[in-house]
Amino acid sequence: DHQCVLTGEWVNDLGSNMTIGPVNTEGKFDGSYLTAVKKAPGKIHISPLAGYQHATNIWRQPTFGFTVNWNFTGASPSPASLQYPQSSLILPVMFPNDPPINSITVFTGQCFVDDGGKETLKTMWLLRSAADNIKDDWKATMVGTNTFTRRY
Ligand SMILES: O=C(CCCC[C@@H]1SC[C@@H]2NC(=O)N[C@@H]21)Nc1ccc([N+](=O)[O-])cc1
Repeated sequence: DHQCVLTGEWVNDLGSNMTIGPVNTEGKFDGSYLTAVKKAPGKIHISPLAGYQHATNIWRQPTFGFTVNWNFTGASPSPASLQYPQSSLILPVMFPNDPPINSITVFTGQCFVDDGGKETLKTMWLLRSAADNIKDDWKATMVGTNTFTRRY
C-alpha cells in the first residue's frame, strides 16, 4: 500500500513552502525551506534543511526530523554578541545591510496517509534564537506545531 516518502514540495498551515530532495537508503535527506513568517524585520531568504526519515520500506507512516538553518536577517545581533570587538569599521563590512540571524529550528513529526492516499505531515518544532547572555537563556526557545500537505 501507499508509503510516505518525504521527497517533494510541501506547504504548511502558515503558508511556508518546503522542498525535500531524494531520501537515501539510510533515510537521510536535504532540502530547502521558505518561511512565510518570521519574528524580526528583514528580508526572508530560502534556507537549507537536513534531516532523516525512517526508511520507508518498513514504515508506511514514517517518523522524521529535520533542522532548518536560517540564513537571513531577523533580530540583528547585539555588538556584545558578535565575535569581533565592536568596531564600526568591521560591522558594515561584515554585515553590509543584512545582519545575519542567529537562530535555528528543529522539526520532528510523522507522515500520515489517509485511505485516499493523501499525505499529511504532523510536526512540532523548537525555534532557538541567540540570547546575548546566559541569564536570558530561559526565553530563547519557542515551540509550536505545523501541519504540512503536498503542494501540487
Ligand atoms: O524568525 C526567525 C527565522 C524564521 C523562523 C520561522 C518559524 S520556524 C517554525 C514556524 N514554522 C514556519 O513555517 N515558520 C515559523 N528566527 C528568529 C526567531 C526569533 C528571534 N528572536 O529574537 O526572538 C530571532 C530570530
